[in-house]
Amino acid sequence: MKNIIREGNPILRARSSEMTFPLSNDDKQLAHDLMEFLENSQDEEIAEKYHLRAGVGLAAPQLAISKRMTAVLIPGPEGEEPSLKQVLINPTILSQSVQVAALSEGEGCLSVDRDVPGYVPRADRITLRYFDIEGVQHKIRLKNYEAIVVQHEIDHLNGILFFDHINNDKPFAIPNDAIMLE
Ligand SMILES: O=CN(O)CCNC(=O)c1cccc(Cl)c1Cl
Ligand code: NI
Repeated sequence: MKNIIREGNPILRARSSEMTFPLSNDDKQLAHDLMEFLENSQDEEIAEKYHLRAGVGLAAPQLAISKRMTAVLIPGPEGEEPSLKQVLINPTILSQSVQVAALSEGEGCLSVDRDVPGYVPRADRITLRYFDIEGVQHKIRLKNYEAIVVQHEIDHLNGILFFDHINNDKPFAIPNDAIMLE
């Protein structure tokens, strides 16, 4: 299984580099590796066999590759298609809601080997621009859990980790009109 770097490695705190098209074969392999890791981590048997923590997103810097590429794989309802399965290259948040949302369970990160309790306030809705591995530009709107996961991943491309957003004095303080997602 791919080696995921942990906090303390400066790559996780760097701004990663824009990618150029056409992608090299290595970069296409990287896109595949990111998505494959997520699929494996969500497969009970494989995750068990390789002791993988499940992930719904993975960013290239977590594999020590400082490039602006991330994969997201958000399962849909049992036995249905994923609600979001995409490799995002040079993703940019074009606009975002004032409305704040946070996961009631907080967030976790494969590059952070510890629980960091607290709410991670993020935009509830985003308009995202990204390029796919063929270099085709897409603009999509995401909300709630999908928007939260994509923001967690884009943070990785900018050297930000989820706990940077947690209020250290009052980790469970959150705007009273924030949407709390189960
Ligand atoms: O950057 C990706 N990871 O670190 C993979 C492991 N974490 C998750 O899957 C995860 C867990 C909870 C909330 C969010 Cl938003 C995410 Cl993303
Ligand atoms: Ni992470």
